[in-house]
Amino acid sequence: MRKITVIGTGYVGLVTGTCLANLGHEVTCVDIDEERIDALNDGHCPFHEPGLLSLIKSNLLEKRLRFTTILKKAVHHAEAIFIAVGTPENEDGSADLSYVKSAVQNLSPYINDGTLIIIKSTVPPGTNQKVREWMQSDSGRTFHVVSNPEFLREGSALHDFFYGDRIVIGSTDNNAGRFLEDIYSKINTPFLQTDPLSAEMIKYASNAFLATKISFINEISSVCGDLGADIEQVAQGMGMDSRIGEQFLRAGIGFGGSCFPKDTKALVQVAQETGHPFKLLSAVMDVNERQKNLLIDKALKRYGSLKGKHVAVLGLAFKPNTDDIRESPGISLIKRLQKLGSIPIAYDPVVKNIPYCAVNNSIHEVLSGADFAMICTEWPSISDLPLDVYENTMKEAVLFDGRNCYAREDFEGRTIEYHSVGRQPYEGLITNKQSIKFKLL
Ligand SMILES: NC(=O)c1ccc[n+]([C@@H]2O[C@H](COP(=O)([O-])OP(=O)(O)OC[C@H]3O[C@@H](n4cnc5c(N)ncnc54)[C@H](O)[C@@H]3O)[C@@H](O)[C@H]2O)c1
Ligand SMILES: O=c1ccn([C@@H]2O[C@H](COP(=O)(O)OP(=O)(O)O[C@H]3O[C@H](CO)[C@@H](O)[C@H](O)[C@H]3O)[C@@H](O)[C@H]2O)c(=O)[nH]1
Repeated sequence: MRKITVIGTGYVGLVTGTCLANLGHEVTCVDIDEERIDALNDGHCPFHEPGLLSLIKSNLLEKRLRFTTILKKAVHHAEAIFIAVGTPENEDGSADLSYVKSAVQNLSPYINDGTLIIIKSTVPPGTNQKVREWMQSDSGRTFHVVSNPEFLREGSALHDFFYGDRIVIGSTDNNAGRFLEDIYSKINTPFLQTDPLSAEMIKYASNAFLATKISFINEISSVCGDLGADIEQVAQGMGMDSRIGEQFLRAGIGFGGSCFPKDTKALVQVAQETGHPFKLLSAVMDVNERQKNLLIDKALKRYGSLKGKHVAVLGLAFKPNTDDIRESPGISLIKRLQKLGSIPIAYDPVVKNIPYCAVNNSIHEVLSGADFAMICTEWPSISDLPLDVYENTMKEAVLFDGRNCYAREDFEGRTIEYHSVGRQPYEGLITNKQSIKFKLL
């Protein structure tokens, strides 16, 4: 059992702190946001993450987990301090390290001799060295700085913590690395011990590669759509090759969230600074921007103008199982619809309030007044919605599906008009003609 402090109670800090407490450590989580700490102490989780709230509550009860805003108290006995504050993007796309800098400078007067400082936040290569300099200037005590990037995904964060693919430990000091291994020793995940620069780079390279895989399949989907091939079949066939793998081959309206958009931009900046323009990654970002406009471009082609159209926007979170709307493709779609003079109304099973447009709890009500619907997030309550609901609720059932929730065969005999990603549109049965037949647009 170790005495651990976690600085920052965002996704990464709260999940890390709670899971470490669950492994038996004594954990104190610190945040500068008083409201957040009060809410956590009252047993509320600040965001939607399956399983997290009950784990917080059980560890609070066992007194293995504490929340505070008082840094001195939290750091005083700590053997290891995890830094999990945000690293948002600067205007030029580079990572803003001001939260990391301020966090480590604030804690350095209070640390014990020999404390392990662990950088969990996603930071550019070279930050480990900077952290040592920022702390050195203020503190006469000895300490070790280890880079330990986080790979959890929102929506499956607990599973990813306990059953991750690897734990990367970047350290110049073998004992410090071993101390961190000991903290994680109850987790059966392989360790990769490396130097800090490589550890920092592994995080950016991993996110950039996954983002590249998504933009690649989205590019293939555009060609498929024009040719008449089916992207779902193509992705399945590609994924069966174990060298390619089936994950991250879901074509759609692009990647969002607080990581891929920010981290790809930051890596482009890092590469630029080393004198190596990362053309491939710049293209990945361009493709993603284009992809976010895909559904509206299809609707414009279909209707000519979207002015005055009532649009049901289904899904606001950047992906299912989270209430995070940071860089959500659904939000950028709403903003563009409004610029075009449309009237969007949204449904999401967990996001209930956004400043951009009305949100309704009932998917049926959202559909009933709409000229057409657009799927942005594949929550089960959206992706499993029977097609009858569209046919029976809407004046004219027209669906633009940005996450390919339905299979082609689902449409046999239906009157719904269906546009998806990388597949031919389906116009539905032509019911007003004497001979009933299918027609592909
Ligand atoms: N969100 C994810 O799924 C995820 C996954 C892996 C890595 N990361 C990386 O982890 C880092 C944190 O991400 P997040 O989504 O948890 O961030 P977040 O923005 O949700 O939360 C950061 C928290 O840190 C607090 N904070 C800021 N400065 C502080 C200080 N000086 N002392 C104490 N608390 C302070 C803020 O109040 C906030 O609550 C980022 O670098 C991110 O790129 C995020
Ligand atoms: O085949 C796919 C897979 C994902 N996405 C989109 O990509 C985005 C990101 O999805 P995901 O990776 O599941 O979510 P995040 O929680 O952002 O997790 C990523 O970003 C984290 C922060 O760095 C990392 O820790 C994780 O390993 C990395 O997967 C979402 O908008 C998804 O809709 C697709 O469009 N197609």
